[in-house]
Amino acid sequence: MVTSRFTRPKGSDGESSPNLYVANCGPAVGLSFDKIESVFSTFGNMRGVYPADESGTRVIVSYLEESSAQAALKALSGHPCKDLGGRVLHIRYSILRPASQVQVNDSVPVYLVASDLKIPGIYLVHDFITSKEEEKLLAAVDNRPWKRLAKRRVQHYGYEFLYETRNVDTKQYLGELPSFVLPILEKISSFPNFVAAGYDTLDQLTVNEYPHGAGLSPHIDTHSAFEGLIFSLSLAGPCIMEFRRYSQGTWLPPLTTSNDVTEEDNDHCSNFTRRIIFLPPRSMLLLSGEARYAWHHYIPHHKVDMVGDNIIRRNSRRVSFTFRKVRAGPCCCDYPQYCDSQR
Ligand SMILES: O=C(O)CCC(=O)C(=O)O
Ligand SMILES: [Fe+2]
Repeated sequence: MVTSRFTRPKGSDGESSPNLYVANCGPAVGLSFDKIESVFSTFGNMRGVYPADESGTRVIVSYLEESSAQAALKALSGHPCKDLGGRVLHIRYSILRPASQVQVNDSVPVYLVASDLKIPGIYLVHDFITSKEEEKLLAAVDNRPWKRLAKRRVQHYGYEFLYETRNVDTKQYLGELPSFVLPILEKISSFPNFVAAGYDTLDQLTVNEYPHGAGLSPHIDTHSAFEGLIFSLSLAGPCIMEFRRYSQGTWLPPLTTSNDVTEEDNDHCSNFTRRIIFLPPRSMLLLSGEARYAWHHYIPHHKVDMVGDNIIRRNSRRVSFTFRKVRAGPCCCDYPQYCDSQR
């Protein structure tokens, strides 16, 4: 992912510079870098336009001359810009960070195929369902009540999932999974790597609805809560999912976050291996074995994702159906450092 060497100035004015930090502008609000460059280049010769961060709504406009930046700031900041869709741009001078402060984290490729991740136990099936089936599933959950969390909405079936303890309330059986997911369960039972041995039916479903750009904190689904296979169906919009293997065992954000990610909370522990996959709508992800027990999964809080050279804009929402089986006894997995049953 992109980490710019230019930052937002801390003070109210910022010192004059040939580089501008422009907010409310970028591919996530429908303005391509070419379009932005065509407008800003009327004020002088440009070095280029770059993403300021991963939001897709903030860019750095870099000129050869300071005077060009001054002219552009004066003309374009704070009022609607008719050549840029009437948007009101918020522009300040930008400063160049010393190279030593630039995070070198933009070299992780985003894979389309699970086997490229080289994480044992991850499988991704594209087009697991048809667009018609997707529409039906979305209509079905939109007819049911949502529970609002800080940054997304959820529905639970089978058993309630408690975000405070990251576990299920096994005493509160909510009944069988709803009939609208039966065709999905049917297909899952013929999943290429569905190992039936000792594994009955999936009995817990969490439906997550992420609004545009929302993500999910890095986490491992609690070992003691769920068995070893986790199926997650993506609907309505794409996202990327990052997998992290922390060298010091588990790392968890504070328990009150409902797994709602904040930009600050995800880099406290920098000692981890990262792999990233693109999840298109209608794809089914299976986490099993090492992938399920030892790797954190994480959906970054982005409005756009860079997939190779392509800028993929997140949709107005993404809805996922996560199917799991509630565990009856303690977990005896081979990864005790990540296992709440074995700590
Ligand atoms: O939205 C997703 O695909 C993943 C959801 C998830 O990880 C969870 O509910 O534990
Ligand atoms: Fe999860």
